[in-house]
Amino acid sequence: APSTNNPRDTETTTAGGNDGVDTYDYIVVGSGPGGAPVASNLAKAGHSVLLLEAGDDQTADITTHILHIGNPQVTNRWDFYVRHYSDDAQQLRNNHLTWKRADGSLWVGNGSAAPADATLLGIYYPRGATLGGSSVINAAVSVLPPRSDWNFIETLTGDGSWGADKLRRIFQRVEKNLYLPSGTAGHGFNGYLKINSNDGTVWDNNPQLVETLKPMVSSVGDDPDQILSMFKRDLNNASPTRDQTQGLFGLPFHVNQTWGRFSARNVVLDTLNAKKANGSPKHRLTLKVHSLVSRVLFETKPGKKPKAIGVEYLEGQSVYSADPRHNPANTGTLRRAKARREVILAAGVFNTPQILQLSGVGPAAELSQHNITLVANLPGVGKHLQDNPELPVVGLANQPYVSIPEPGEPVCTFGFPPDPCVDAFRQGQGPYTRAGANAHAFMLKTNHTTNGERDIFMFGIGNFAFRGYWPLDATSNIPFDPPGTFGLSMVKMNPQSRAGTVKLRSADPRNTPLINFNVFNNGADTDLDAMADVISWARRAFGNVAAPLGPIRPTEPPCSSSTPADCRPSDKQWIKDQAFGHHGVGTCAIGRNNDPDAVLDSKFRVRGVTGLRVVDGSAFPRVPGAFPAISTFLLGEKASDDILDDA
Ligand SMILES: Cc1cc2nc3c(=O)[nH]c(=O)nc-3n(C[C@H](O)[C@H](O)[C@H](O)COP(=O)(O)OP(=O)(O)OC[C@H]3O[C@@H](n4cnc5c(N)ncnc54)[C@H](O)[C@@H]3O)c2cc1C
Repeated sequence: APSTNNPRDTETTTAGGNDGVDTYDYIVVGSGPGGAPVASNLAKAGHSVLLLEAGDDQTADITTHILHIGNPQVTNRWDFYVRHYSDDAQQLRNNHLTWKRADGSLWVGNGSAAPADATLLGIYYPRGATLGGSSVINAAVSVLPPRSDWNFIETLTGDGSWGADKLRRIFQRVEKNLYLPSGTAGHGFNGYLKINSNDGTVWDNNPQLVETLKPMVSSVGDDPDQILSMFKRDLNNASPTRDQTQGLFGLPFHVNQTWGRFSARNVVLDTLNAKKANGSPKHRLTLKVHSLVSRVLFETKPGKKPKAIGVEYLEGQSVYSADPRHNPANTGTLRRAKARREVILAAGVFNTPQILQLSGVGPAAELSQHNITLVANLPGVGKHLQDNPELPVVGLANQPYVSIPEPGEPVCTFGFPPDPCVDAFRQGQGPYTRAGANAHAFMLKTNHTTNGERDIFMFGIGNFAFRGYWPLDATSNIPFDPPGTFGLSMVKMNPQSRAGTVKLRSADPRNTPLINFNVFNNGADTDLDAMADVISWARRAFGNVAAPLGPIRPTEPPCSSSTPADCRPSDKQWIKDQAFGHHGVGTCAIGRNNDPDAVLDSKFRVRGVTGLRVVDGSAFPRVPGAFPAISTFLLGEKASDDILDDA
C-alpha cells in the first residue's frame, strides 16, 4: 500500500474552513535523518503528525539492509546532475561528466573525449529518495563533527542552546552504542541510533592493508607496531583534544550488531508500528509515501506575516523527474493537507530550497522570472551550497590486495545474484554481518588548517579507488583499477568554499532545479593547498610501504617527476578537475538576524513567515565535519526539542 494511515490520526474537518482537507497538528516533508526524528518525536509527544515522503518504502528489499551492497538503486534514489563550475572550460575537464547520446544511452567521460552526438547532463549526484532518505543509500559512516562546528552556530546566532556540549548531550540521549563498554564518557547506550564499529578481527584477514597503513601511522609519530590497537581507537571520543588528534582510528557506522543498516527509516517504522496494549497504534503518526510536496500553503492576513497552514502535494509513484522510473505522462494527483501548528520541511539540500522557492519564499527576482507570487523575499534560499571535496590518492602495489576468507564462508558477489552472502546475512552469518576493511579512518592536520584542528579525513581501499559516482548503466572510458591498486580517499573538512547555488529550472515541481556547487570559489587556496599537501604526504607514505608489497608506486594524480615541487601545480589542477562530493548542505542556512542571506533563525524557523521550519542538511551554515548524516540526525533531535518548547 502506498500509504500507512492510522485512521484515528487523520481528522477530515469540514467545519472551520478546512475544505474537507485532512488536518494534522504538524506536517513533516521528507523522512531522512532530518525529518524522521522530528516526525517521530512530535508524534511521541502526543501530536498528530503527517509525514509526507516522495519515495517508496523499500523495507522489503534486502539490499537496503546490507551495508556492504546497499548502493543507490533505481528504486530508492533520485539522479541529479550538477555543475562544479560556471566556467565551461573548467567544467569539461572533469572525468566523470555524464552525457546523453542520441540513442538515449548515457556515456561518462570528460569533454575532450565525449562522442559527437553527446549532450552534457552534468556530474552525477545521487540522493536517497525513499522512506529514510539518503541514510538508506549512504555509506553509513557515522562521525561526529568537531566541537567547533556546533560552537560556530552558537557564536553566529548567540543562541546558548547550541554549542558542542549541548549537542554532545543530545548525541548521548539518542546513541545506542554497540562497540564500547557501557558507560564510556560522551556516549549513549540506551537510545535508538545504533552505531557500531569494527571489533578488530577484520585486520587479521587484511594484512596487506595493515602494512600499507603503517608508514602513515609512523608519519604522525605513532608506533606502527601498535597499529592493531589503533584500529579500535574511538573516533567519536569525548576527549577535549579529539579535534586536534591525528592518526589512525576505527570508523563507526550506523549499523546494528550484525552490520545491518540502521537508518532514518527505522525511526519512522518503529514509531509507526508501536502499539498500545489493546493493539491500537500508540502514536498519532501518519506516513504517506509517493507524495511529492509541491508547495507550502500560506494564510495571509493584513499586518501579519504569512502563516504556513499546510501543503500541496502530488500523489503518485515516481512523479519527480529525477526518479529513474519517472514517466513524464505521470503527473500525479494533486492533494492538500493542512497543519494546525506547523509545517516542517526536511526534503534535503536540493529539494527543500526548491519547495520554498515554488512556494514564493526565496530570492524575489528569481521567483518573478518563473511568475511565482512572492510570499517572502529571502535571498539566501538556495545559496551557500557547500560540500566536502573528496579525492583519492592512488598507487599501485607490487601485489594484489587479498582479503583472506574465514574458513567455510562463501565468496560474496556484492549484490550480483546469486550472492551466497545475502542468504548467509539473512541468517545472521557471513561476511556481510561484519565490518569491512574500510572501517578505519586516518585523520591529518595540514598546515592549512584555519583553526588548529585536523582538516583531512582519510580511509584506504585495496584493489580499488573511489573516484565518485556515475550512473552504473552508462558506458564510460573510465579504466578498471588493476589488482594491487591502493586508493587512499581523502575528504576535506571545514571546506572554505560556500558559493554553490540551487535555482529553479522551471515552476514545474516535477522538474529538478539547476545545481551549481561553484567549488573552490572562496578560500580556494586553503582547500587546494591542504589537499595538495596530502597528495605529497601520501606519495611519501606510499614509498615507505615495506617490500614485498611496497614500495607503492603513485599513479594518480598523474605526475612523472619525483620532485614534489614539480608536481604541485598539476596536483592542484587535478584536485580542481576531479574532486567530487556527496555531502551537500547549506542551502537554507541558519544565520544571524542581520544577515540578509540567513534563511533560518537559530530555532530552524523560516524568516519572514510563521509556522514553517526547515530541519535537514540545508540548515547547516557550514559542512559539519567530514560526514553529515549523524549531525543531521542531531539537528532533527534538537529541532524536535525546539518545536515542542513552542507547542
Ligand atoms: C551515496 C551517498 C553516500 C553518503 N555517505 C554518507 C556517509 O557515509 N556518512 C554520512 O554522514 N553521510 C553520507 N551521505 C550524506 C547523508 O546521507 C546525507 O547528508 C543525509 O542523509 C541528509 O539528510 P537529510 O534529511 O537532509 O536529507 P535526505 O536524507 O536526502 O532525505 C530527504 C528526503 O526527502 C524526500 N523528499 C525530497 N523532496 C521531497 C518532496 N518534494 N516531497 C516529499 N518528500 C521529498 C526524499 O525522497 C528523501 O527521502 C551520503 C549521501 C549519499 C547520497
